[in-house]
Order: sequence, then C-alpha cells, then structure tokens
Amino acid sequence: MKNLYTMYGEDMQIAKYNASGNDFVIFHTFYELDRSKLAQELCHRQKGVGADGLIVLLPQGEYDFKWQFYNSDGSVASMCGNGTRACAHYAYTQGLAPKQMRFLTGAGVIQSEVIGSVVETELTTPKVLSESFEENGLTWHFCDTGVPHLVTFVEDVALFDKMIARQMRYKYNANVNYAMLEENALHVRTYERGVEDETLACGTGMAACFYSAYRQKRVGQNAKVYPRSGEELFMRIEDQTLFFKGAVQKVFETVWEH
Ligand SMILES: N[C@H](CCC[C@H](N)C(=O)O)C(=O)O
Repeated sequence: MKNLYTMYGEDMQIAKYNASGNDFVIFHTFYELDRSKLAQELCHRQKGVGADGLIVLLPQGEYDFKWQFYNSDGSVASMCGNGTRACAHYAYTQGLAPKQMRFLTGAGVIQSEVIGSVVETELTTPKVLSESFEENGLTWHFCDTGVPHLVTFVEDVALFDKMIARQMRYKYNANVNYAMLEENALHVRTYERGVEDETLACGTGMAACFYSAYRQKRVGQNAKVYPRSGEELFMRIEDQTLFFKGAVQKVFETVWEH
C-alpha cells in the first residue's frame, strides 16, 4: 500500500502533467519545506524532468489540501490557472480529493471539478490593478487573476514581441499577454514571470485577456481561448466570477531519487 503522503527523505513518487502546453511536476507530501531549489532542479529542461512549474500538495484541515506553487526559476507564485487544473486531476486520481474539490493556494481558496480528462476551475475574483495606459506604442490593461497580468490587444498575435514583453514584465513585475480577438474567441501569447520566457499556455493570462475583453464589451460571457499551443480552452464569467475549463494530460509518473 503506497504511503498516502510521501515521507520526507524517501525517494519521491512524482507525476509530470501537461495542461494545454503549460507543464508541471506534481507530488504530495506531509512536509512543508522551502522547495525553491528542488523546483529549479526538477523543472530544468535538460538536467531535470523539465516543466514550467512545481506543485506540491500538502494536508490542510479545512480544505481538501493546500499547495506550494513554484515557477521553474524557483520563485513562488500565488496562483497558476493551468496548475490548478493539473493538480486537481492529480489529487482526484491519487485519491486525495473528491471530483469537486476546494484547495488553498497563495491567492485564496480555489474550487476545481474533474470531469474525465477535463478540469474546470473557478478562479479567484479578478481585480483591475490600474487604469489602461499607453506604453511602447501599445495600450495596456493591468489586472490580477490570481497573479498580475498586463494585457494588450493586437491585430495579430504574430506581433508578440519578446523584448517588449520582457521589459514590461520587469517594469511592472507582471506576466505579459498579447491577445487577438476573433468572433467570441481569443488567441493569446504570454511571457511568463518566473519562467522568464513565453510559455505554450498561461491560464491566469488567458483569464486576464478574457476579463479585459469582457470589461470592454468585446466578448460575451463565454469565449473560446487558444494559447500558443493551439489547444482549445473555455472561459466564462458569472457574477464577476471567472471559470476556466480545458483538458489536462498526465504524461508519466516516476520516482525521483534525490
Ligand atoms: N508565472 C506566473 C505563475 C504561473 C501562472 C501560469 N502558469 C498560469 O497558468 O496561470 C507568475 O509568476 O505570476
């Protein structure tokens, strides 16, 4: 019988997940430790498993669990939309939580529901962080969908400029998104803080683009969203609450001997 939680010091049973191109290493344990260095080690694309982030699930009294979330550079982030979808599927399939679960993140309580290989997450209440403003010849919208995001709408996401994105990321300490609107659909490219590069998908980034478009009445309450990976995800808003749905994939499980 596998230990429900991996005892500290033993070799760790870890899982690799892909959530629309945003990928994660996930494991569960009793022990809350600073895992910043472990995150860098596990997320390293050549020397480790390779991932955009590390998610560690821990026991939590009131909720199904709580998590630690680290970006691949070892920095801690309060939320990760795609990470909630991946860890909900992991928690359910590992018998750590029911299909409908509530867990504690750095941004507050998150609710997720597992429906086969699809997971829907209710995100934290979005917050506008500043008036829209002009910079680098673009109009920027600044909001928080669990973590801070800058959003600019362009004619074509091919106009995504990594140099400008990186400059805006450091100046505002935020993730940076370029979005293109189609008939009730958004194409999004994201430069992710803590990965320090463009990722193939960013959940809170897609939510920030959808929320910014909704506030400008450029999309309805439901929209399809396509990140750089091209996978199809669904965003909707109800009473100022954002819901984010899409498929996740457990790529493999292994033992990490450390
Ligand atoms: N890089 C983000 C955290 C991960 C967000 C992203 N992977 C998502 O799916 O929301 C930050 O440091 O603010």
